[in-house]
Amino acid sequence: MADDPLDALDALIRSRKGSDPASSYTAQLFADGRARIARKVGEEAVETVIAALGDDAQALTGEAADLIYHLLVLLADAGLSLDDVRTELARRTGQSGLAEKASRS
Ligand SMILES: N=c1c2ncn([C@@H]3O[C@H](COP(=O)(O)OP(=O)(O)OP(=O)(O)O)[C@@H](O)[C@H]3O)c2ncn1[C@@H]1O[C@H](COP(=O)(O)O)[C@@H](O)[C@H]1O
Repeated sequence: MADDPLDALDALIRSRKGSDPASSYTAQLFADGRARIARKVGEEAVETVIAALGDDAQALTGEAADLIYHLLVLLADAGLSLDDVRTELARRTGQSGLAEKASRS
């Protein structure tokens, strides 16, 4: 699905592994390691929540984009891609969230 901008971003992020941190923010994150990337995901998640409680759709969109970008970097650092998440979401298709929750207890 190379036409999808999200897939293109995911592929670009994964291609940054091992790149020069001086020329790429993504490469910098990979060089800093999993804990730093995970912290960034947490920060961006909090910023997304704060934006959601406000009344600025553009701010929320921007924070959501930051969150998704950092989440893709975290997945890539763990050797995973957007396709892995897509597969998991597809597996869940047709099962209501309530049924899934009940199946866990
Ligand atoms: N989509 C993004 C993207 N979203 C957010 N960010 C960066 O994430 C950071 C957000 O962090 P903060 O708002 O917390 O700001 P900050 O204080 O500067 O961040 P830190 O110093 O804490 O890391 C900013 O530096 C943004 O530039 C992104 N950096 C890169 N991309 C895309 O990733 C691709 C590869 O980028 P490079 O690896 O830099 O070439 C490109 O297509 C970019 O468009």
